[in-house]
Amino acid sequence: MLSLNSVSKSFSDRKETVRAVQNVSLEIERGEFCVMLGHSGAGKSTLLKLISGQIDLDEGQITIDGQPLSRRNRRQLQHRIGMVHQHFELVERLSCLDNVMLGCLPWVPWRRSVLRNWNRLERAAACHWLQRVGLEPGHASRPAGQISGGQQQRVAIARALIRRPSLILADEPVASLDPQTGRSILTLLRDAAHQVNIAVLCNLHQPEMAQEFADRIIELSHGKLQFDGTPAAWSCHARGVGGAPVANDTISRKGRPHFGEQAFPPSCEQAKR
Ligand SMILES: Nc1ncnc2c1ncn2[C@@H]1O[C@H](COP(=O)(O)OP(=O)(O)OP(=O)(O)O)[C@@H](O)[C@H]1O
Repeated sequence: MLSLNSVSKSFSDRKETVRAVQNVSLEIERGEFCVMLGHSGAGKSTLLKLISGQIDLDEGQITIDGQPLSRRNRRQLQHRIGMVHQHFELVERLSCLDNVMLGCLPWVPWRRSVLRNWNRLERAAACHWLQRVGLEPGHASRPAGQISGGQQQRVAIARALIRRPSLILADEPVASLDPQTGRSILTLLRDAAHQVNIAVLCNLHQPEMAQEFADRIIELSHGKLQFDGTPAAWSCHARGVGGAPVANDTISRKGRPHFGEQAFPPSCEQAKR
């Protein structure tokens, strides 16, 4: 689903060149909850920005759903990606439902989106995803700025899910939350991977949470891929047991429950047709 082939990115100013991402290759499949660890400055956010097309790579290739990411198709491929941020990035004065609908902007005519004139199917889809991320129906009409941080992150995840993305990129989604709320958010993201069959790539600073929730851990160090494997193998790697880092030691997804796509209401894109 997502494929990175020898991806590199440097930042230069007059004084120095920072090699933020160096020769990174990996593949992530739908249904996989993949956590990226690494020290501060390891290149995690840069890698997410490269995948989401926010910045251009220097070398290598990124492929999403079999299509190489380029300047020409960047906008189209971005529509297949849902973003989840550390600080939620909601419009606080708008209702939770309107915030979820912002995930559909590429498919809603400009005039209707300015007036927030959503049709019945769009409202139904937004309410469905709000409910799916664990929010009560009463939250739909509440301004996003008036709910808790954990609830805001749930709205942000609903906004990502309503796009029916192939991939969710989450940049430190629990960094602003207490550990218990953080765990509930990681549970949601893992469920999105497993139950809605989305590839999720999530930056974290908490190795213990990565071990608890991830199907697979990727570790970057100084821009390079340092480790790629199961949480159990990462634990040995982190303790210096078991020798060399494991590469491509992904676990089988066979036997994991997958709910059929038809179990969910149509996306806004489908609703428009
Ligand atoms: N726009 C930029 N211009 C110059 N240097 C940058 C830019 N963005 C990132 N860098 C540098 O690239 C390196 C990787 O940064 P990045 O933000 O990807 O790290 P990170 O692993 O996400 O760190 P953190 O966990 O602290 O967010 C750092 O040395 C950073 O200073």
